[in-house]
Amino acid sequence: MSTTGEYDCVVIGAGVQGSFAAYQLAKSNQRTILLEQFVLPHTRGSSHGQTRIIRKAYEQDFYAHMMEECYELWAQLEREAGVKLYRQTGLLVMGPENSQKYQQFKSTLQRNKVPMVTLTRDNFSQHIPHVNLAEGDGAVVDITAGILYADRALKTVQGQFQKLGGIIRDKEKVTDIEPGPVVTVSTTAGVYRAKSVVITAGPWANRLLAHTGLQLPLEVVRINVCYWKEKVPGSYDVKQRFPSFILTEGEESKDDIYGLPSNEYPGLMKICHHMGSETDPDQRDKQTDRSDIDILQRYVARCFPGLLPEPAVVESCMYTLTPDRHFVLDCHPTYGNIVIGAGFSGHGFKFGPIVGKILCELSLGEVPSYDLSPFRIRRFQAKTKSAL
Ligand SMILES: Cc1cc2nc3c(=O)[nH]c(=O)nc-3n(C[C@H](O)[C@H](O)[C@H](O)COP(=O)(O)OP(=O)(O)OC[C@H]3O[C@@H](n4cnc5c(N)ncnc54)[C@H](O)[C@@H]3O)c2cc1C
Ligand SMILES: O=C(O)[C@@H]1CCCC=N1
Repeated sequence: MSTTGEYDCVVIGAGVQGSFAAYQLAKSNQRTILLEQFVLPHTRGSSHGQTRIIRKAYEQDFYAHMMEECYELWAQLEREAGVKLYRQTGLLVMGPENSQKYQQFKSTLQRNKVPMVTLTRDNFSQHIPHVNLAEGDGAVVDITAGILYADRALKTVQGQFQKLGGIIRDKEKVTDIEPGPVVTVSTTAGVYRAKSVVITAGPWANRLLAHTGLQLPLEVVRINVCYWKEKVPGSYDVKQRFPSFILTEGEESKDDIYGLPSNEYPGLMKICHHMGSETDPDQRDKQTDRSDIDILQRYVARCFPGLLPEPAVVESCMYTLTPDRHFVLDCHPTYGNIVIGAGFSGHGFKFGPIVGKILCELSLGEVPSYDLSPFRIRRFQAKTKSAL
């Protein structure tokens, strides 16, 4: 059966960003439909899994600044829906004391007056047992950081959107977008017309953007999500107040390694490498490169003596990377009523509520609440190709 409809806005992609954009649009009294290619919930994009880190510890002030409001929006959603989405764990940031990156994390926390504790080599193991701090590394804790219950958050925001009258159509893949003052969106099940369209298609962003004559410099990589077994159950448990962590640079890799305390799978701690191997999003499971796992095994053996250095569980997820690792939050350069949220580069979940708000503002033609210059498409210049 074919469906047609007229809406104020069509949002394409029901990951964390599209779901929050749709929710914000419905809150602004916009007749909104959210289209998703797979049956919800699914594990084939970037927003699945039980947990994500939330933090203000960043190298850049603009992220720390956005997170101020974002924490409030998460708490607002928790109150509205009566569910718990955030748990404070603190975030331990470790890295070479003299490196620019580690110092930037530290100074962003200080400048933004984020409650923090600096650990010395002498008191480190008293506060953080069962972790070896590498020679020359510094350690600082962002006290306000924690974990978000990701799957639950997605279900909650989609539920709140529906309560506001929003419509979700899953198992409905968008096959064409015809730009114009009224945009026509065709799917495997019907045709929709709307004053504006928000594209939040995660790893499939460029597939959708091709219909609008635009290609962004995005790279999709598969991440092996590794869980490591505690030798003594409870050693790294969230209930023992073990923190989440980021290592900004280590002996094993120039890219971050990060971890979350044992929580979703009892006795298993999640530790991942913040980089993976390129993949086609429709062929994710054909990408079998394990070099990230090799890096992690060496790291776990060196720094987490209480974990078995062989992952007990490996799941899959994808990052959509921009060259500078900053998001794309902008209107289409030719069609102002097509709004794009893309390239969340493996750190976008925590920003969901604020990304949703910004995409809603762009879609309504309002002045965005934040300076979007780090996120504008024009920063790519020569790298942005016309697909026409
Ligand atoms: C292993 C891992 C760990 C991470 N850790 C953190 C963390 O600790 N903290 C943090 O803040 N962030 C983290 N991230 C990043 C964060 O999860 C992502 O930035 C975020 O989920 C991206 O959401 P999205 O909505 O852009 O993409 P997605 O979740 O992929 O959503 C896009 C949706 O669009 C749909 N779609 C695509 N094409 C079509 C079409 N043609 N028609 C209809 N629907 C379509 C897809 O099916 C998909 O559901 C992590 C990511 C991974 C993979
Ligand atoms: O966004 C996050 O907090 C995590 C941890 C650091 C690397 C990427 N994702």
